[in-house]
Amino acid sequence: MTTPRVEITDEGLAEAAASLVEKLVGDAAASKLAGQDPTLWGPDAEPEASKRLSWTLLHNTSRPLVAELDALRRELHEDGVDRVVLAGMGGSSLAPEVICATRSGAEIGGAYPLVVLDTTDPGQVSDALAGDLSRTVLVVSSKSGGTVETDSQRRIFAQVFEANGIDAASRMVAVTDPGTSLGDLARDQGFRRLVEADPGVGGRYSALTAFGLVPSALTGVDVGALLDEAAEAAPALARDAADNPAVVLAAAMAAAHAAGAEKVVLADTGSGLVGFGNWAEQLIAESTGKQGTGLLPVVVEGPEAPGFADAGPDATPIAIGPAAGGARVSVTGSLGGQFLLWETAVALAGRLLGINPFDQPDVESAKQATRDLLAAAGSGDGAGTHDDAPVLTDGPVEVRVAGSAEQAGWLGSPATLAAAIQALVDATPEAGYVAIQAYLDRLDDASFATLRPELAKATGLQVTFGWGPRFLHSTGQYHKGGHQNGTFLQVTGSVADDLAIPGQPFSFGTLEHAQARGDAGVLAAPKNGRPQGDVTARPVLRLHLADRAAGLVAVANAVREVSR
Ligand SMILES: O=P(O)(O)OC[C@H]1O[C@H](O)[C@H](O)[C@@H](O)[C@@H]1O
Repeated sequence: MTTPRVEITDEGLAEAAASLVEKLVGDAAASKLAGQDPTLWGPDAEPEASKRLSWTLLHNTSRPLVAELDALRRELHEDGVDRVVLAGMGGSSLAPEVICATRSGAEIGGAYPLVVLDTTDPGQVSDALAGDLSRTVLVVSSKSGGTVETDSQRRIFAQVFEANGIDAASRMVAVTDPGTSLGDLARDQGFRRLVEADPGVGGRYSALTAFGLVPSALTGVDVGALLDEAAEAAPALARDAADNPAVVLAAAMAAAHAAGAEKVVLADTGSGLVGFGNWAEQLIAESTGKQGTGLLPVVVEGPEAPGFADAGPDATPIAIGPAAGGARVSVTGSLGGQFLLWETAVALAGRLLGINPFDQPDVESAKQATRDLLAAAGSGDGAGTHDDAPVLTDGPVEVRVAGSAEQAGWLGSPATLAAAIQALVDATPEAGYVAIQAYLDRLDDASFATLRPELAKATGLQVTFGWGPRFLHSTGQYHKGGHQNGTFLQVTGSVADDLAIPGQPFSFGTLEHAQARGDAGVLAAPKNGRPQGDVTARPVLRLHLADRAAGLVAVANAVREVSR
């Protein structure tokens, strides 16, 4: 095992961080955090913080789950059930995906023994349903129990299990907080198991709770070893010392932020962990991106990717793994150790930034906008189909904007797709960022992710990439609550075979589209800390691909024409 280590390789940053290290050590912040002191973030944050700090001791308190989950895995195996599908969003799926991918030795983007369903894309849902259901268990994970994506996935799996002559309840394992509607349902319907999670831990800090451990253990991961890794790291992370790696990481991020580098660019440099940046992304963005401040995580393809080695003064390249390729900070350690390290560092950075790292005040707005659109669609088929008229259609791509004509004034009158993307790039402030948001199938349409490095290379701007609706539960908070210097390139695609959601008046395709439209509307609206009447902020360009494959080619070609 390797205990976590954080090294600031940039001299100037190390110097700037030193005084913040001293401050955290002087305040005994690390030991107070390990002792679950809710006063660390000021009186306004205290009520929330006092319900959200149990994660500091999960390496002890989650121990009883190890034997329990091993027994459940054996029981399922005896029944011939060994394919694990996980329905869950954000904090309820990001950690188990990293755990299962890492422990199976998968390449980034490679195959690992957990099907993660964190989408409403009908094609991706159909593919998960097309696996061998006779061997499948569905883990339904939701802390709140009320997340629409997760509920919809559960509904369709139940229907398809039954249609195949399989008792659905016997193939469902629920993970949720005590007292939720999902817990009631699991009890009423007699699910194979209901595992109640520790309610004293927020979603994005829940890697080592039942949310991280249940799906992982069911695929055969040794979750006891994961807890051992966190336990090994814990003492160093609780010490009020200048070499506490969490203190150093928090100080580095906050010092960089104070100097104008509010973005942290994360590249894996050979950590041995798979996809860790996607988990850290939610932790950093949702915890810090609020009140017009925060740290924007930019997860890149590797140390050679645009935005990392060539990062400007607005961004800090952080290596997950040994220092390489222009990294200013390097973070190494075991998986369990790094979970606890980053959680501790982000909580401490929250103190230095003066925000409450445990709330997500702007996430609800996109959910509400989606509900409004679905309700307006009445009996259900309208939200996806009755969209505004496109501003222009270029080959397979329909181009739209969000917001009023006045709010969309930045667009001008582009004649081509490339001109529209150029207008978005031109509307991006100096040292701002572009967020690409693709409401597509992240497996079948995986190549859309290449748009991130292409656009970053073409513009020199920091560019993030998120799959919708997954990113709404991760970076979505930052986009609305963090530094207001982003512009947004939303991509939606035609749906070949839509899927009804049993018991709901809307389909997966309609829901996916309503989520995209709803969030675009919220982004374009002059709200959330910005002065009313500020009509120019948050440009949102919406691209709808009448044909996904041809659309990708068209968008990629257009991006190559863009410059800055
Ligand atoms: O686990 P759930 O209650 O279903 O929540 C899933 C996700 O929902 C919201 O978007 C929160 O902002 C996330 O932090 C959370 O992880």
